Amino acid sequence: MNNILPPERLVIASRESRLAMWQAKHIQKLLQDIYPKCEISILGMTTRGDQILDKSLSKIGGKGLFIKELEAALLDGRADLAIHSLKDVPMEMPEGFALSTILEREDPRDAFISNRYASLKDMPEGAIVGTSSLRREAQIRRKYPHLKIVPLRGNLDTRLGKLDNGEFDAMILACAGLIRLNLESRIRERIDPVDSLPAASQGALGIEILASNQTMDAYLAPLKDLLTTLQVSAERQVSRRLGGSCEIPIAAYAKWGDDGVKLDLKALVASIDGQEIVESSQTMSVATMEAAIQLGDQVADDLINKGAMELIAALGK
Ligand SMILES: NCc1[nH]cc(CCC(=O)O)c1CC(=O)O
Repeated sequence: MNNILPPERLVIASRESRLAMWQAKHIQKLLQDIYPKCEISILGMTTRGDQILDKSLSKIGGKGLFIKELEAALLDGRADLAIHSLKDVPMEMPEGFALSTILEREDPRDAFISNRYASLKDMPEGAIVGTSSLRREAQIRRKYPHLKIVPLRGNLDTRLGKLDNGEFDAMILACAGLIRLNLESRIRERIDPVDSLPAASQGALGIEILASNQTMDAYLAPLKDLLTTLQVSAERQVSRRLGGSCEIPIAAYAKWGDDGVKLDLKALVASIDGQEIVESSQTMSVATMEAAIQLGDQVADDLINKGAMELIAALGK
């Protein structure tokens, strides 16, 4: 690092769920390896999104809910960096904050979890699938209209508890969270993105800092993963252009070709019953952030040309 002394003390702000804490400790370890003399601590915080468990996320105001308290800690200096599941971070950062660092991505796919069935296609008429994601709901209903979708909230342990006590026959969760918490053995099937296209930036972690804190950005530089950053930037651009939030069933997933040069971006917007769907897919050589954004824009333009905005308007959200 040019001309900057290594940090002496760093405070990481994190939500207090088991997954959030795992993520914070993961980043604490990575930073500790780079700055062995630094004193690194974690400030655990409860957010409004963690407190309100009886309503679906899309009804209580979406993504910002999980990050505002952490941003307050950055602002008043109680913390230097905040760790987020990138999927929960709004496309537009609030004034004064920056998404400094995107780390290497875990498995981006959705996971099928069940004690009774091996996959969605084995489930009989009326079987109950838990998910609180409109994106997952729309894609399941499109292919498996005979299944019953029931909303599901709470942290991972709460959710799995509801499966084990028989309230649900199956549920769809992100592979990434399960793998990180050593619950990989619960995954019955990693759902092919063709059947359930993932959410923009699912499986990636992001580090937020004050936009003015360039020293912190430099400290975090060794954690930045370029291939993931380009991938999720293309995905998030689609969401940004379509005004994406968890109130609309929208998916965007970019996959590198074997050459690591061409990026294939697929995205869709659907009605909640899965009956109407607008899809787009494009491949482009991507080596810079500008190219990643351009790919996202091209896919967004195509979706818009095919009627995505009308579909979103018809959701009445
Ligand atoms: N919507 C909640 C959420 N936010 C991040 C994850 C974990 C996966 C990730 O890091 O993308 C989850 C759980 C899930 O979708 O099952």
